[in-house]
Amino acid sequence: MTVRVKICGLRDRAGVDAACAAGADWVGFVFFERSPRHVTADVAGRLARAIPPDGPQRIGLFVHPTDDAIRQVLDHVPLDGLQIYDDAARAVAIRARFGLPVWLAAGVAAPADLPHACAVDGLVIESRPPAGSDRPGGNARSFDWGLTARWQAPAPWLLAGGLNPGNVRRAIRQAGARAVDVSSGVESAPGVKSASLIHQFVQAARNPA
Ligand SMILES: O=C(O)c1ccccc1N[C@@H]1O[C@H](COP(=O)(O)O)[C@@H](O)[C@H]1O
Repeated sequence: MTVRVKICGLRDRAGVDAACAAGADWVGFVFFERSPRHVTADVAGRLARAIPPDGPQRIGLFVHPTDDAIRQVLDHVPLDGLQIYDDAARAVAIRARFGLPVWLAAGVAAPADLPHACAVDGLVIESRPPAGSDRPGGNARSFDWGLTARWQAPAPWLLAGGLNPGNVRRAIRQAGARAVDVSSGVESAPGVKSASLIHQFVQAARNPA
């Protein structure tokens, strides 16, 4: 089984090139101003257009977005999918409105938090933000990976939250994940991606020991 990999929070050409060279399946652009990984539509548009057709798919990450906010980004950025932090009904409405695949993010801490129905295209299963955090993800925080091992997932899903090159193999094994998503764990400082860590992460995820 080949594990699929998303590298999220790219902000410059070096990060995009590193994700492409490492063979990532998806790259993510964060359109949430409070994030250290926030990019403007202008910058993301240039980066997204630099990705070759056989390169990773381009995912836009939005937190409680208005339709106008998504439209303004899509006017500048060629995206292949949307990662949404909002409730399920809003994610379904966004999917209908924009005609793009939508992944809904779900923060989990206990078995009851795992979704058992899904009306969008995928789920990003990640940790709950720590108390006081001003963002719902990208907090370098993991959850008990055993939670998903017994879960009957209602849709394709990615494991996220606190992953890094040193723990991703164990996380995949314990969680039973077939796709992983990372941001903080491949950075040398918040918002600064490391080409070396991106390479190590993809290698580790693709070669479970
Ligand atoms: O990366 C961010 O800053 C961010 C902001 C708001 C919502 C989600 C965000 N990132 C996503 O969170 C998970 C886990 O990230 P990490 O690896 O723990 O840093 C991942 O899906 C990121 O795309």
